[in-house]
Amino acid sequence: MMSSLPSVKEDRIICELPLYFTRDAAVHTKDSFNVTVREASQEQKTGSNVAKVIVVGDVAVGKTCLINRFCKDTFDKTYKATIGVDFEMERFEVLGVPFNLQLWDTAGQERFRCIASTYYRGAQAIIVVFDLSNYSSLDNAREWLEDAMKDNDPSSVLLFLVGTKKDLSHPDQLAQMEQEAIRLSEEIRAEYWAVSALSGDSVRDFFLRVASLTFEATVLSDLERNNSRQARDIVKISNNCDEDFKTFKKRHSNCCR
Ligand SMILES: Nc1nc2c(ncn2[C@@H]2O[C@H](COP(=O)(O)OP(=O)(O)OP(=O)(O)O)[C@@H](O)[C@H]2O)c(=O)[nH]1
Repeated sequence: MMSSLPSVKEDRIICELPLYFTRDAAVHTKDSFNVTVREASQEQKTGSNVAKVIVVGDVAVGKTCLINRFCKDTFDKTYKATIGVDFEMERFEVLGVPFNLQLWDTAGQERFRCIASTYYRGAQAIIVVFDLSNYSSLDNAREWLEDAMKDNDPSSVLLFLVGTKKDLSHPDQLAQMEQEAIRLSEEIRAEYWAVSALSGDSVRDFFLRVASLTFEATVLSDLERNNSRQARDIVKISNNCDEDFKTFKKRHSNCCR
């Protein structure tokens, strides 16, 4: 598989997650596949392939901590309310193509909601965050989504429902919350993830999944529309990845969920 990858300037590898793999696959492919998403090299950081991702949810559910865990690998126990919006840019190289994720961290506090909502427009992905140890934050998730969707095209925006603070929940409570969350995610057609910014559990896999899917929905479909050779190469490589994954999954059928 490696030989068919486009030549890419070596850089610090941050992910071994092949494109288009499911969430379960991402969990199980870490040691088995070659790199498809890398941190972009310095000269590629000016690339114009950008996806806007907005992060919404109740006050103090952990939106800022989630983003900071991924972008800075830090965690702050002290709560500092986001005022309006914050912004982080994360740069990738996906199968040789530079790609940037703009992560918009919006305020959960009611008094800032109006300011934050002015930044919702033009999102390629919406991440609705709730706290796995707080039922009302899941109850409110639908309202956050409806709000965030108002200025966006429902047919093209990618949706993610993310439960944070997995480390805090008692196993029984967690199981019950997850059942509810999965039901909601199916209803709103969002992909569901459970993470912990404190321990880092699943945070990186989640954002790399967001990067893969938004890359596919934005850059790759543009390349395909222009019938570019690069798009054909990328599709070919992902198909190979898919085959390799099927073989891998067969071999590891006992450990895959
Ligand atoms: N135990 C635990 N605490 C967390 C986790 N994520 C966030 N927290 C804590 O939850 C509190 C709120 O986190 P923030 O990330 O600031 O919440 P927010 O959603 O950005 O809040 P607003 O800016 O007000 O909307 C902080 O005290 C964090 O330390 C987690 O995964 N586990």
